[in-house]
Amino acid sequence: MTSQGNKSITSYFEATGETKGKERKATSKSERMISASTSHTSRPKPQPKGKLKRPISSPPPAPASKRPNTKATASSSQRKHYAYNDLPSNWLDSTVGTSSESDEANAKSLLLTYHKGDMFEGAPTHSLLIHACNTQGHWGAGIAKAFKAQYSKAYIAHNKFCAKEHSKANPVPTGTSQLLAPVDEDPKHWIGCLFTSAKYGKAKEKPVAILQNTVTSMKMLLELVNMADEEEDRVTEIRMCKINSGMFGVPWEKTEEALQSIVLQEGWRTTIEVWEP
Ligand SMILES: Nc1ncnc2c1ncn2[C@@H]1O[C@H](COP(=O)(O)OP(=O)(O)OC[C@H]2O[C@H](OP(=O)(O)O)[C@H](O)[C@@H]2O)[C@@H](O)[C@H]1O
Repeated sequence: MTSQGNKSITSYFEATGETKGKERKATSKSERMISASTSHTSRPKPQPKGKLKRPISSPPPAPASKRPNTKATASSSQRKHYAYNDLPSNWLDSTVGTSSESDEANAKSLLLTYHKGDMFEGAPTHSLLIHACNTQGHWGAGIAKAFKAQYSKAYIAHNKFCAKEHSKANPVPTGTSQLLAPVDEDPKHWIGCLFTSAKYGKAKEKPVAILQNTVTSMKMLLELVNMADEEEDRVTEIRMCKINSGMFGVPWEKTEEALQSIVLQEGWRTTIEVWEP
């Protein structure tokens, strides 16, 4: 698969109309293809001068009162998970940095490396596995269903966050993310939930909204991973499926462009492995 990251990055916001996402059967372990892992990388071509997005300075550290309790605890019910409410409410605004020629020249974007195979198979301990979520706490189909089957305690924590600590009147905001710490016995993996659409199925959001939410939720997830770096079982490598490209019906190339428009901040991880069956 070749990257189309060379186009001007604004193109991904031109909605291409609703594309019909095929209903996908959940991948069960036996169904999953396991094939040799091949990888190539995609990085957007350097943009002409003056066209780069305004670089963003590293966000101010969360105020002391907001710093999460980073002590890893054994039991899942006490284990600290991370989400938008661990960050100052104006977090995104505070990430607008000063623009200067040198900064722009140094602006770094995510390196996406591609691999064939099942993203769960062989994922090292404390890897972060990322998927796109609705904000209802519903992992009912697609890769979400596989996550629910494999990480039942993480699903309980996710559902509690979305459906009990939030409500229809006070939903989890789209464009945010949740970082679930490893709470299931084996394998010990972190789970990254990108809230790219409030609803799912026919009520899912339009591609342009899903893509905007993808940018801000990934930025937030990278910051939450940075915050969790003090944990004893800190994130090792980061894996992701081709988010939004199935049930959410957004062509992967659009999501790829959106992800590569993110200007990385100091302390953020820079590489994400994209796994495709
Ligand atoms: N083992 C595996 N390893 C690697 N890649 C794998 C894989 N298994 C499948 N894929 C691929 O991973 C991509 C995403 O495909 P998906 O349709 O699942 O997710 P999406 O991001 O489009 O949509 C999210 C909504 O769908 C869900 O379902 P519900 O809403 O619960 O009904 C959620 O809850 C959300 O709401 C597709 O390319 C699949 O080929």
